[in-house]
Amino acid sequence: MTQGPTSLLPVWARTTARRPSSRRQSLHATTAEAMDGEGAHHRPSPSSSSGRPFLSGLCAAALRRKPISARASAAASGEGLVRQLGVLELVLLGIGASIGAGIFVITGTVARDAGPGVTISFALAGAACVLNALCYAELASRFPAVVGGAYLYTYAAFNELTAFLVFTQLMLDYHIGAASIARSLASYFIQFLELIPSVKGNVPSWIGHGEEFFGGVISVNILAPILLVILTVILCRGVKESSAVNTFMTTLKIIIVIVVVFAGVFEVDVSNWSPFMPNGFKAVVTGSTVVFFAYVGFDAVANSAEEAKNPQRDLPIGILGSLLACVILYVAVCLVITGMLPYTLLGEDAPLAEAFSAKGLKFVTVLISIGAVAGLTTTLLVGLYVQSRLYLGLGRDGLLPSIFSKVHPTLHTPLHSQIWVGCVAAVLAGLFNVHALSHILSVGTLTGYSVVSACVITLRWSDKATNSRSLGKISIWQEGVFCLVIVALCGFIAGISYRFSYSIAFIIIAFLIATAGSFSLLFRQVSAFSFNL
Ligand SMILES: NC(=[NH2+])NCCC[C@H](N)C(=O)O
Repeated sequence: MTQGPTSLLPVWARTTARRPSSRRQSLHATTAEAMDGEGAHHRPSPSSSSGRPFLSGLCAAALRRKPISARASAAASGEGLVRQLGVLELVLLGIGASIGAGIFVITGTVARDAGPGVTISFALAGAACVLNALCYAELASRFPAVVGGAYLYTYAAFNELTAFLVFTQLMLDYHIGAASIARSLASYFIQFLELIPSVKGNVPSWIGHGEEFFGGVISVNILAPILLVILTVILCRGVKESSAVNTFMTTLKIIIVIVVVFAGVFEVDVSNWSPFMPNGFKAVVTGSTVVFFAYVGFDAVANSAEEAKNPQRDLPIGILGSLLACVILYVAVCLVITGMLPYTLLGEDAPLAEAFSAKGLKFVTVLISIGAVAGLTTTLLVGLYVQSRLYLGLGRDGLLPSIFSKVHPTLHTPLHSQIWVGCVAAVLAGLFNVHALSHILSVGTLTGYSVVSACVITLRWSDKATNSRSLGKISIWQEGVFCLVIVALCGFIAGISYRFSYSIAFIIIAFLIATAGSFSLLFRQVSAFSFNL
């Protein structure tokens, strides 16, 4: 694939005058049939670009949308990746990305405040994620055959600039996440090693726990990069190989969680569940914003669009199936753990393990440690996989150097992208203590999830409103965004008012305005639809 030199420039520095990549050309060839409604307004016109002032050319480049039709997507699928993942592998991919340290740690942190109500926190966060998963499922079956996930959907629904910003947010999340998880994994391995009496206390800290230099700015750790190299090699060898490792590890951790639940059921004392919400519903709702982290990961499935055997059917099943499995497992674990011990006695760092050792069930404690290691390994493995596919998507679109768009002819993996993401994570994990940064992890994911939900509305809107006229001076597209921003703001104000116990009137007003905003969105869509008929 050849690419014009301008493709190396950042998105804001390119104008419509650049030479398109071959993929762009093929996409543009299908433009007439695929470009929908408002998209036509953003399409750069080659003839007008030459005389166009620099600034408007720049804006046009940033505001163009990617035209994708089912046919264009299908045509693009033969470019190197191979379709090897069945529905079970996709569900396990989603579960592998989701069940990590969250369930083993966050449960205790939240339960200390929300009490047994942490179960409701998990159910609430799960319900919110189901709505998101439905959005991902709809888009995954709409664009079933091209890699890119949230980035691709944003590019198709909004524009290049927004898509690029979503990509940067996701990358911040994934790069820091990979380094942070690799360091936790390294610490776990050293803890396991130190179970051997002769090894205990003799492992230098630069091997696994991290040796600090320059006042803690640098923290050297050798094992984390080694683990990352091993996982990168597995990922480079092929999607079948990496999926096999993920399937094995994920099945292991699911079995462990089920064993933990069954072992704990016999230790439950129902009196520990009363009161169920000792600090009220507010603590439960606040807790649900924290436990949201434990569900993050189901979206990984959307990134295997080009490697799924039957993407249109299997991707939605993979996304929703993995999320529902997590909801069931998490709620069961919460019920059991809060029934085993009074919530005030649950540990913050390793609540599950501590609850079982308090009951004298040492073997379950060991199982939990194995489950945690398997969990961290699969979240890391799938995270690296997703990153490489995102880089591949941007490389193909010319938003990143074309080297990222290359797929190895025999291994059928995006080798350069995969090695790059492995190297970035290895350098971060080997030299810095990124745990402090890991608190911002959910930001990238939340951005991705919010934008994907907005994509669903925008795309449905432009499907049906192609011929309808806009109100006044603003375009239909702007009307939609305006309504969405109003609804989001009202949700935010209602949340803040509830959290800080402001007058109930604020919540009611915010709710009414949000309802009006949602209805006007719906009304415009329905009326546009009947108009078109
Ligand atoms: N993209 C991410 N931030 N992934 C982190 C996944 C965390 C995972 N749900 C856990 O509980 O450990």
